[in-house]
Amino acid sequence: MLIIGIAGGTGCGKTTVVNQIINELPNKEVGVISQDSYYNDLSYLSYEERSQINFDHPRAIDFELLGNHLNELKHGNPIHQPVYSFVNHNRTKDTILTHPRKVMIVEGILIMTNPQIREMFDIKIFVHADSDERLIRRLKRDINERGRDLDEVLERYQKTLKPMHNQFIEPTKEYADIIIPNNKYNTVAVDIVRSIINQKLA
Ligand SMILES: Nc1ncnc2c1ncn2[C@@H]1O[C@H](COP(=O)(O)OP(=O)(O)O)[C@@H](O)[C@H]1O
Ligand SMILES: O=c1ccn([C@@H]2O[C@H](COP(=O)(O)O)[C@@H](O)[C@H]2O)c(=O)[nH]1
Repeated sequence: MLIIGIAGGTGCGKTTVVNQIINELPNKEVGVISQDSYYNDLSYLSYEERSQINFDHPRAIDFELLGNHLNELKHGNPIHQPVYSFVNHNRTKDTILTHPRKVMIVEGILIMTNPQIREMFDIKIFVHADSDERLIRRLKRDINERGRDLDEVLERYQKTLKPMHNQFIEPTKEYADIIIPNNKYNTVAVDIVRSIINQKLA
């Protein structure tokens, strides 16, 4: 199994790049794991308490479960990937049965901050977009898709997103084998990653 880690700040375009990569690849051969599925289970907190959580700090992620799941997949076993609700700031009761594939892509803002998880990646990719571009995309996405309003996104950006990005996420760029510039759609970089995957599948 080839495991590809794709990191980068919120709004840099990780999900979009992953979708572009897997588009046109046989879906029985390539699987995706999202770090967002592994936010800690916060069911013991009220909605108000959950909304105060710093979701951009590595301790917000259940890396133990993510590591166990990646190991299971490596050993050929299926896993039950949790499903996360951004609207409720919590895991749902649902899971997705995820089967091992020849290539597994793991994407998320913090996946390269954890040494054990980082070591599991055969290829490490960092998607870069400038912070103003990321903020604009985040604003649009969170208002349209994640039930947030302008003030909420901007307050979170100033209080946690920006400092956490600088402290934890941006430094992981140094671990990357490939950095994808993504201020604009980057079809060349996507084609290169897809051809690496195709070599593995051949
Ligand atoms: N290169 C790009 N140019 C313009 N908009 C983009 C680009 N990549 C992604 N987007 C848009 O930005 C938003 C955030 O992208 P997404 O892939 O969800 O980022 P991430 O997963 O890194 O948080 C989405 O609405 C997406 O359509
Ligand atoms: O309950 C939550 C959990 C996370 N977030 C924010 O999501 C982003 C990470 O997702 P991307 O798709 O990579 O942008 C992170 O910056 C958290 O602040 C949230 O808003 N609510």
